[in-house]
Amino acid sequence: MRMIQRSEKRAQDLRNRAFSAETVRGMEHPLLERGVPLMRMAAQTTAQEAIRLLEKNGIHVNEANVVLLAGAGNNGGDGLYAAAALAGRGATLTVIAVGKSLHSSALLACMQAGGKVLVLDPESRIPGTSNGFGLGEAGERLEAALDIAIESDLVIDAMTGIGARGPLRGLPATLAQGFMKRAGRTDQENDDHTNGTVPTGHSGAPLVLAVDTPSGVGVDDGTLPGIHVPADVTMTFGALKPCAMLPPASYACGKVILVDFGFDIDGVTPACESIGPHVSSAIRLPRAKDAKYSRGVVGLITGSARFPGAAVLSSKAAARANVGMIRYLGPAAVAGSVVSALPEAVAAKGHVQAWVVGSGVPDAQHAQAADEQRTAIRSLLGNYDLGRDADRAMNMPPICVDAGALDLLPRHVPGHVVLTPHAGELASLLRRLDEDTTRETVEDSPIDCAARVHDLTGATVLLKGAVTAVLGAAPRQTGDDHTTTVRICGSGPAWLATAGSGDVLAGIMGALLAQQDEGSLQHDPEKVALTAASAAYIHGLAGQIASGTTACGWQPPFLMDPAESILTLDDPHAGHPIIASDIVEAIPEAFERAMEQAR
Ligand SMILES: NC(=O)C1=CN([C@@H]2O[C@H](COP(=O)(O)OP(=O)(O)OC[C@H]3O[C@@H](n4cnc5c(N)ncnc54)[C@H](OP(=O)(O)O)[C@@H]3O)[C@@H](O)[C@H]2O)[C@H](O)CC1
Ligand SMILES: [K+]
Repeated sequence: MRMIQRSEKRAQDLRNRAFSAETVRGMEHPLLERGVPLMRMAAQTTAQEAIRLLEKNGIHVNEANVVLLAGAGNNGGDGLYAAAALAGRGATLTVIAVGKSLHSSALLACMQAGGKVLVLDPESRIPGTSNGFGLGEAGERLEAALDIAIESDLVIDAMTGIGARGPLRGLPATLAQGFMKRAGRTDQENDDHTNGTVPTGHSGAPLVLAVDTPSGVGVDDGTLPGIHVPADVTMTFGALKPCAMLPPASYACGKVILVDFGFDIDGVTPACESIGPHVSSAIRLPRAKDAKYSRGVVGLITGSARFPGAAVLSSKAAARANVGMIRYLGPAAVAGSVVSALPEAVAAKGHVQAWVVGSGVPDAQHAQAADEQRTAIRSLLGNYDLGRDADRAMNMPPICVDAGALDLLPRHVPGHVVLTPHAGELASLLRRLDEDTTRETVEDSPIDCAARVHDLTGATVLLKGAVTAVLGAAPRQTGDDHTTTVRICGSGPAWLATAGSGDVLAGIMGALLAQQDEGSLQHDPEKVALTAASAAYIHGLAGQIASGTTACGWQPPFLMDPAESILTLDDPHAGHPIIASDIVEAIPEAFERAMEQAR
């Protein structure tokens, strides 16, 4: 099999961009026309990974019980050829056919290698298998299939790939439901172990290897529209699909291995992209003639008598994040805490290049009638109201609107207003915009909900989560649907979920916004989105450094060539607990690493 010639840039693009199923088909097409054996390449690499995964769990392939869940499409074909290769290496193989047919030559390969086939659909027509059984027997077959699957060492999920339409239905859905129940696997389990830290061999249940995509996920939108089969490892082919990048589907993919088929991805618009490779472009290196003002000044209206710590954390984080100065504006007692924790802070009004408002400030529900901080923020945010004075709004410095300030946002604002809600806050925002939304809706469809807030308000929306999504202005994709390229950042480890962590992010955000050339963000909302996502990335990286782990919400996939032999994939260190102040301490090193990654 041929080796792929791959530049650094290509590797980076492949690992950090995901393409819609339709775009992937478009990229497959010329290779298939040239007779490149894509299915064999997919199968061979899948078999290799299956062997590695089994061995990592102490099972040699020739003593392994392998079950293939095979659909009627080409995804099933990939799985059948891979399973045939495993049977050829001595594995005991059962193919469970969930559709009315199976890829015929791949099935033949499986049978010749000694695989048994268990057909579930009474209406199926599959050569070499018994057809024409009744509904009663179909029920028995389903039970038998579940027994075999649950007792196996490895389940290869090849029911559906990029040909999946809507929630899993019919026999694939019933089988997935039964399997998940018997395996005692919950969505929560995969949520708990995002793709940097997937456990294998959990609680005696079989390992699950997904072919191209886990069956049941929303391939293009990253949702989980119904029952699905979470995987320990997903082998994906040619290019990443959005489900391998966007939450919550990305959590169901486990560790992702991308097989480079040699697609021509140059100039092809991705559906979503990870910010990782672009972070250094948001960092302004100090210049010889710089003074503190030219490096950027951040103004903060954060913290409150109730949460003075938020003022300290956001100020310290901003001060550590490569700016010349920070100005803290808030109640005298809180300003006193800030200056004693950070003598570098200036507690006086003056010119700023970016604002941070709202962290640690009570929202409307929790505030006293005349809250000093809310009054100041309301008056500042009024300047960003496009409905009041568009020129003025366009000329205001960029601003990060966090936590308690979110409910003070004017209805229409420019893109250099960056919102940093978590799921609950985004749901409240949507309700304020007259959309009937709950926190659960946001967790189920984070990208859609964040896009909705962006569309309704014009603000750049950074929705915080294990995988943070940024929805802002971006080059519109071709086609009629006008979807926006979604930027994601998954650099944060789970340890980052700790009190004050959001205040630190807001501080970094203010600093990154402030260090861009003055006036450059107001007319370049795409740059705002890149800058906002970069702040989340640096925050996550600081969390990794502080907690001593590289396990995080989203890792770029491992790249594998079709001609390559088995990879060694090391699991990351688990790391250790941290407090928000530890994240602040690690910010400078995070900047250094982000710049090194760009070299
Ligand atoms: N093109 C190539 O040569 C390569 C493709 N590769 C692999 O192929 C799949 C895509 O294959 P495709 O046949 O287009 O589609 P799938 O196999 O993914 O899915 C079609 C089958 O799935 C059933 N289906 C669809 N939606 C559902 C659903 N919601 N619930 C249950 N079943 C569903 C569908 O059944 P119908 O009744 O709708 O006909 C089909 O049976 C790709 O993902 C790769 O794995 C390789 O990359 C090699 C090159
Ligand atoms: K699959």
